[in-house]
Amino acid sequence: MKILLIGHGKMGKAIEEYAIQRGHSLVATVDVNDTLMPTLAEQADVAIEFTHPEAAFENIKFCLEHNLPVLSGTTGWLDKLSEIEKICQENDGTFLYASNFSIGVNLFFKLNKFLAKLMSPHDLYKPSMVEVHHTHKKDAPSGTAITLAEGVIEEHIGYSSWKNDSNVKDNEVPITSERIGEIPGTHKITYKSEVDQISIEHEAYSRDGFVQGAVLVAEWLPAQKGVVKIDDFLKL
Ligand SMILES: NC(=O)c1ccc[n+]([C@@H]2O[C@H](COP(=O)([O-])OP(=O)(O)OC[C@H]3O[C@@H](n4cnc5c(N)ncnc54)[C@H](O)[C@@H]3O)[C@@H](O)[C@H]2O)c1
Ligand SMILES: O=C(O)C1=N[C@H](C(=O)O)CCC1
Repeated sequence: MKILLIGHGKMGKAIEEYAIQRGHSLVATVDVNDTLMPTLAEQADVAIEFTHPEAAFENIKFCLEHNLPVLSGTTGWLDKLSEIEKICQENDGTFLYASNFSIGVNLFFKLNKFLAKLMSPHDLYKPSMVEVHHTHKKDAPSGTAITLAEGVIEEHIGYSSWKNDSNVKDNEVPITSERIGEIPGTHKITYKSEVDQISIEHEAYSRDGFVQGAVLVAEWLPAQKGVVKIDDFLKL
């Protein structure tokens, strides 16, 4: 498979290495000082985009307007997601966004929803979330934390929004973001009462899970149509 790799930072470089290991080739790597040229899109089967919150929208739009299936793992640009989904439909394209490409985290998303549903009738237990990442991370809260909070809001009658603060209103899920050293990504959700607490936690040991997931999804994506989800790929 021929990949157009957009973003050649920590994720881009690791994806390049893993994609080559799996027998794929790169049409080009495009970073901040490069230009996305239509000829690059013409030569590729799929684009993988891991860049910056300010850059994702234009990069994805370019791919969709040039008939190239694209997956993006860039976080921090969700306010423009619905616009991209519209552009995807208008161009009869293929697009997938996932806040986290690790299989473990996507299973954890399901566990989170199950727990939220279970806790919904028990308002003595108040949920809160802590996410910990490396100090280079540009966005807070993490995209994964937002997906987890959305999962709680979907399943728990007591919650309708989230806030990146520990000081919240009754109907808000509090998210605390910590930035420490080189931590790849840890997410913990706790339901606390006066007498006890229940926690679930996912800890990534490295970026390998994100990288492997992104390449496997990229292999599957060209045969799909429209706005697709990682759940479709994982059959979750
Ligand atoms: N979904 C996931 O599984 C997952 C996993 C890890 C990281 N991420 C997200 O992916 C993004 C990138 O993470 P990273 O750790 O590789 O960051 P990074 O800062 O190491 O790399 C980002 C790269 O994008 C480049 N870039 C910036 N603007 C660009 C543009 N307009 N066009 C092309 N390239 C551009 C930067 O120069 C840099 O090389 C972040 O948003 C992060 O939160 C998602
Ligand atoms: O390293 C990052 O940056 C990560 N970003 C994603 C997020 O915001 O959830 C996934 C975990 C790693």
